[in-house]
Amino acid sequence: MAEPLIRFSHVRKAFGPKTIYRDLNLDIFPGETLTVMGGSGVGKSVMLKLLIRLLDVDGGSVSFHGEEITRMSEREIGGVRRRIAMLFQGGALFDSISVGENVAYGLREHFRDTMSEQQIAERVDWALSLVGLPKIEAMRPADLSGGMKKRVGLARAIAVQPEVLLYDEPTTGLDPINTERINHLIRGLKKALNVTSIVVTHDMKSAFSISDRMAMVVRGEIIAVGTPDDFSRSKDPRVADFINGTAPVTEDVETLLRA
Ligand SMILES: Nc1ncnc2c1ncn2[C@@H]1O[C@H](COP(=O)(O)OP(=O)(O)OP(=O)(O)O)[C@@H](O)[C@H]1O
Repeated sequence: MAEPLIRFSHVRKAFGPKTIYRDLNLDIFPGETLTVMGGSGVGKSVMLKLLIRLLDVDGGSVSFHGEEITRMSEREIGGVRRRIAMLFQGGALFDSISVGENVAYGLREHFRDTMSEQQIAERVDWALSLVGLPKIEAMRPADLSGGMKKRVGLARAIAVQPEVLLYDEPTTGLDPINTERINHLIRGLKKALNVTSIVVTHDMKSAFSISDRMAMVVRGEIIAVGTPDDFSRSKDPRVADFINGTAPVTEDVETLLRA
């Protein structure tokens, strides 16, 4: 098997008395789409944030291309954030600037000295076309539907041509048609850009339609990693309950309080 592109190894993370990860171990390989699943509040978004150092680990190691992220300087982590782009929940667009400026945002942040205005405009056009929204640069985020906002957020993430895309709940709040549109885009971008993706989602249908592999987080650890087929055949009741959407009868009070 190829070397992992990203490796979480024995990661620990707590907020005050609340332990989120006691021993997180996960490898992500180049070019794959890996979906992270788990109940509300288990720490799926925290995992993405640890990777780009929006949060710091308490212990353990996080590496990208074999380089230790937890010990990088601010300048080095800036370089990683250019190569690992995050699509935040809801698209997280700035309402006060145009769609075009929103998509150009990361380009201005990371390539200010190397890209001309013309190149930036061309890249914005390229990214908006890839998400199926060409020529809407002049529109305002307030004029877009929820599905369009997510796609513009995705255009902003891909504009920097990252190696890795992190999707935080990309289909939450969307109707079935827009959900399928986003799933289709995630699959298409993987093919078109050969990008590695980590997707956090509650949406099982989405997870099964986009994933090469899936990982499930329960109480501070990954309890299962495998292909969608492995997951659908899993005998682990925690996995089966989750993917079938049935209330876990084994769930204890601690888990309920954490939700
Ligand atoms: N910066 C922070 N400070 C304190 N607590 C935090 C912080 N970020 C996250 N948490 C807590 O960590 C836990 C995990 O949060 P996270 O957002 O990763 O959950 P999640 O698994 O993505 O859940 P959901 O599916 O509901 O979005 C939550 O209880 C949250 O309140």
